[in-house]
Amino acid sequence: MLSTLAARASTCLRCGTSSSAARSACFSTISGTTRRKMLQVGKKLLAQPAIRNVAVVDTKRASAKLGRSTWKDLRAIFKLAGPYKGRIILGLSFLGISSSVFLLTPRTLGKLIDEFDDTKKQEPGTEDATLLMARYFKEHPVALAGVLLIGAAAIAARVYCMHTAGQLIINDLRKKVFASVLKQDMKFFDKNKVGEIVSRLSTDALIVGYSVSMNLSDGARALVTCLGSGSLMVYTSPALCKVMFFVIPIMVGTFAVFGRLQRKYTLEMQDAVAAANQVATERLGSVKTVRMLVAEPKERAAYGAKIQNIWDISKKEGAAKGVMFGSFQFTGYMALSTILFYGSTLISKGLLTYGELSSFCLYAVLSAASLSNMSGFFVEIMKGLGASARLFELRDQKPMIPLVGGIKKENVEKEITFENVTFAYPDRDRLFSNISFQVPAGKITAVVGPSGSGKSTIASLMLRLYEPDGGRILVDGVDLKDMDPSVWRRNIGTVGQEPVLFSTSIRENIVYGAEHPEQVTEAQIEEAAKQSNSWEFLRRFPDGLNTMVGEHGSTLSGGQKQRVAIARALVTNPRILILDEATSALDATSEYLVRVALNRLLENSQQTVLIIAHRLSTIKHADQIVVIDQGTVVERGTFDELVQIEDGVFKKLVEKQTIGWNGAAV
Ligand SMILES: Nc1ncnc2c1ncn2[C@@H]1O[C@H](COP(=O)(O)OP(=O)(O)OP(=O)(O)O)[C@@H](O)[C@H]1O
Repeated sequence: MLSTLAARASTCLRCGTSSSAARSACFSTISGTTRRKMLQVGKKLLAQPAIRNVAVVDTKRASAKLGRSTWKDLRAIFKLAGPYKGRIILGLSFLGISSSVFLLTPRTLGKLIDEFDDTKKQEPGTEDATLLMARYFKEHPVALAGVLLIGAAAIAARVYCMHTAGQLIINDLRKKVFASVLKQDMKFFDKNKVGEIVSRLSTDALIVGYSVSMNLSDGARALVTCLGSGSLMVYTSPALCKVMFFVIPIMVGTFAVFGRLQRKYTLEMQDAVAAANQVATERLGSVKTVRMLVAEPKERAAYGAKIQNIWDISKKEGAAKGVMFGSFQFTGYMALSTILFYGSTLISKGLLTYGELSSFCLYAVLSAASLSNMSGFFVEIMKGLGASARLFELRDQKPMIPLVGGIKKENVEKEITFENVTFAYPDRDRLFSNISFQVPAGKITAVVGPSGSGKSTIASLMLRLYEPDGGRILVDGVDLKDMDPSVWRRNIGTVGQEPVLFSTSIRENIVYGAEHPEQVTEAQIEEAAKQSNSWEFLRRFPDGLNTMVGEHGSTLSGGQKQRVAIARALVTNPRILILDEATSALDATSEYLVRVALNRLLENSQQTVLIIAHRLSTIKHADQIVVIDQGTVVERGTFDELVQIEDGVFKKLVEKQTIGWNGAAV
């Protein structure tokens, strides 16, 4: 019986909530490679040593030890409960009611038993409150049921208050961590695994929330019950308490050893589950590629290996739990047998009544269960600390590039200047050593260069997704670093190499980048769709603009996706356009129509355009072509000027493509 109650205190290690909780609740348009990287959200990330202020969150767990810093963390997790302290205090008040009822009941029942024994009648004048209650209950048994019902209702109210407080804390934590992750720099996403972060958001937030709500209430209940029943045991029979002196150290020792093991395996289990989630998120997110590459068996094996990991830990966890509960059972029954054996001898000597022995046994059961719950409380708090460490790191991470703040510059009047820009991606060699060029306002500038030379990176730098390591990017003489990034980006329409659509309707996708999507008129959407040459195919869809596009726009063709992405970039009539291979997925006719539309747009609105192009035929009419190679600008001029340069990089690129086209034509 003792051990059964002790076992109740076990924790749901899989979902990681507190003991009883576990039982009861058991860019839009970013271009080039950057776009690819972002698209792989749920794909790329991790913790390698930070270089150049790269924010890396160490998502590996280490078991928390109660050191000085842990007390600080402990305060930090209890601070989360601050906004809901009213609810928590109410829950704890209900705990006071239920504990009083259930602590006094065994003693009252003991007295009730003795009331039926005429030889054990208490001397008049020596009655205590419990005896008076026992006598009342003897006459009115329904009243006993009523008192027990009040206790049960108080438990229900406590559980409701603490459960909902826990959920509110979890919601807060998830929202804060998500908001913090969302504003991190691109470098952060280059380094951390999104799938794992999502797992932290779901699992770790749950653990932390419950550790300061349900677990707090369970711990308080255990403490009150342990102290109360311990005192009442001493009060009921000091002689029988001697037995407990042998039992308590054995039980506490068992908890200490196996509780620690349990914590270790729980943390290992959460890591293993996060790793499995990461694989599932990444692979299912790219299921088309998996299918095309016939990689299902490989993926099954990769996921299987992660599940095997979980299984290996689970076996150790199960063994530790088994031995712990076995020990409780043994110790509990030994203690109970000894109490009954020794108690009977005391009864035979007239030193104890049957009622007192019964009360004592009930208090022994209560104190054993509460001891077990208290150990569970510490296990949960340690788990909460372990989980909170990662979440707090994510929550408190400060991005190097803020989302807002700075000079609100909305347009480029004269030019955007790259001035001696140097740049390297984290853990990579320097990509740009000294890039300098101008993008004149209202003109078309094309950036060309061999694959991997950094064309898309120019766009990323212009959008301030990354910051130069050296040199400056100036907009009409104002350093991009001093400008408000959101205001700046909102004025740039970007169409990336791989258009990214969200799994919603075409209409929602088109207005996605607008500051106030609800204010975009039907006429504006239609106009953008026409300009991007999407209108023709959109009209033929039965649901038109309301057609749902599936995950990442999977129900549209590549060219259709590209055109919807162009419509999205045009709908807000941005002052700057970045087109990264924007017409690469269009057939010759569509490409021509888009170009005509874009040219018309340029003539009308004097937009500043940066085209990153591979197909050199598409940039014949650019006002300026910037050729980059080996980390620097090697040539600049118009198409006709550049093809004149003997042995020039541009000329060679054009020649190569001409041969390519000829080859393709053969
Ligand atoms: N997020 C990133 N982290 C690390 N390296 C990156 C990242 N993005 C791009 N790179 C690397 O930087 C280099 C330049 O990439 P970028 O996409 O700018 O080239 P590109 O000229 O646009 O190439 P392509 O014409 O093939 O699209 C490449 O070597 C690429 O591997």
